[in-house]
Amino acid sequence: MARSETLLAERPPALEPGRVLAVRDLQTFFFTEAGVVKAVNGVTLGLAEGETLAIVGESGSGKSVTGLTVMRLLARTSGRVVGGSVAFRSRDGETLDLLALPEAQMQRLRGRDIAMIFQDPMSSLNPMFTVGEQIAESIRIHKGRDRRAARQEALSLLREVGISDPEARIRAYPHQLSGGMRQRVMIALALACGPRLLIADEPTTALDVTIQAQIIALLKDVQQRHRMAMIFITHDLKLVGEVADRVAVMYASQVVEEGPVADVLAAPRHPYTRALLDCIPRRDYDADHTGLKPIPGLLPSPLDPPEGCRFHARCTFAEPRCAAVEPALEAVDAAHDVRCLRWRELSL
Ligand SMILES: Nc1ncnc2c1ncn2[C@@H]1O[C@H](COP(=O)(O)OP(=O)(O)OP(=O)(O)O)[C@@H](O)[C@H]1O
Ligand code: NI
Repeated sequence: MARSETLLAERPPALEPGRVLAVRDLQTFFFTEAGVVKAVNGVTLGLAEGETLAIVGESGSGKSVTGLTVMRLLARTSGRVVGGSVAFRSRDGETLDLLALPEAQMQRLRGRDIAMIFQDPMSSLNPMFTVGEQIAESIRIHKGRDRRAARQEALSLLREVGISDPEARIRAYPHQLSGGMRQRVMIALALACGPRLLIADEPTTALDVTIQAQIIALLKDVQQRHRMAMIFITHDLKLVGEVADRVAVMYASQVVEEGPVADVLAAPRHPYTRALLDCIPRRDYDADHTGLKPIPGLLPSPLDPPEGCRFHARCTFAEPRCAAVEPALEAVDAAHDVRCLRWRELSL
C-alpha cells in the first residue's frame, strides 16, 4: 500500500506525522557560462519536529545550496531546481510543497515559519537601522504587534540571546557590535517570529573558539526552548556530536549517509564518513580551526560528476563496479541510510 501511495502522492509530497521537513531527490543546478553546475544532485533528507539535523561535508559539496533551495533564495542566481520535492509542515499543520508555493506565500513563510542564519551576520542585518528597529520591525510585520509591544518583545529576545544591557544595545547599529554580538542579534532576529525550522549555515565558522562554543550553546538552548527543528550546516564534524540528533553526510552534491549522530559517528557505514572521522585531529584544540585535515584527492567537479559512486576515485574500498554503478540511498535500518554498493560487506 505504501508503495502505490508514494507513486500517487508525487504532488503534493506527503509528510509523515511528526515530521516538519522532507527533501526528496532534490536537484539544484546553476546554469553558468562554464556549464551546468550540478550543485545539489539527488539530496534526500528529513527532519522531525524539534529535531536537529547536521549537514556535514567538504567545501563545495552542496550544503549551502541545499539550505538556500529549501528557503527558495536562489532567484537572483542562475540556480534552478530541476528535480525533486520539498515538503514542509506549516505552523497551521498544513503540508506545503515549498517548490510549488507562489513567491508571495513563500515570502510570508520566510521568517515566520522558516528562518535562516549565516556565517556573516552582516548579510542579514541592515547597516542603516539599529538592531532594535530591525527586530521590532520583523515582529510588527509577522505578528501584527504595535510599536510598544514589538519593542518590548525585541528587548526580551535580546536578553534571551545573552546580550547584556539590552536597553542600550537595542539602540546600537550593527557595526557598533562585536562579531559574537552580531551573531546573537542575528539569532534574535531569526527567532523573532518563532519559526518551526531554523537553518543555520556555518553560524560559528567566523568566530574564535570561545565565542563559537557560546553561540552553539545558545543555539541549542533556544532550539529546545522554542521547540523548533534545526538544520545545522557545518564542515566541522567535531561540532556535529555537540549540536545534532541526526547527521546527513554530503559528498559531491549528494547525501551519502544519514542517521542518528551516535550511530553514524560510532559505526559509520560509508567509507567517506569513515575517512572524515579519521581526519579529525586528535588534539582537543585545533589551531587552524579547519576541523578536518583533507582526505587525499579532490572533490569531483560538479560540472562533470563521475560515473558510478561519486567517491570511488578516493575510496580505499573501491572495486571496479563502483566506477560503473551509481549506488542508491539504502536503508541500513529504519533510521540509518547509506549510499554505497559495498555497505553490507564492509566493516569500517
Ligand atoms: N550562485 C552560484 N552560481 C554558480 N555556482 C554556484 C553558486 N552557488 C554555489 N555554486 C556552486 O555549487 C556548489 C555547491 O556549493 P555550496 O555553497 O552549496 O557548497 P558548501 O557545501 O556549502 O561549501 P562550503 O563549506 O564551502 O560553504 C559549488 O561547486 C559552488 O561553486
Ligand atoms: Ni556553504
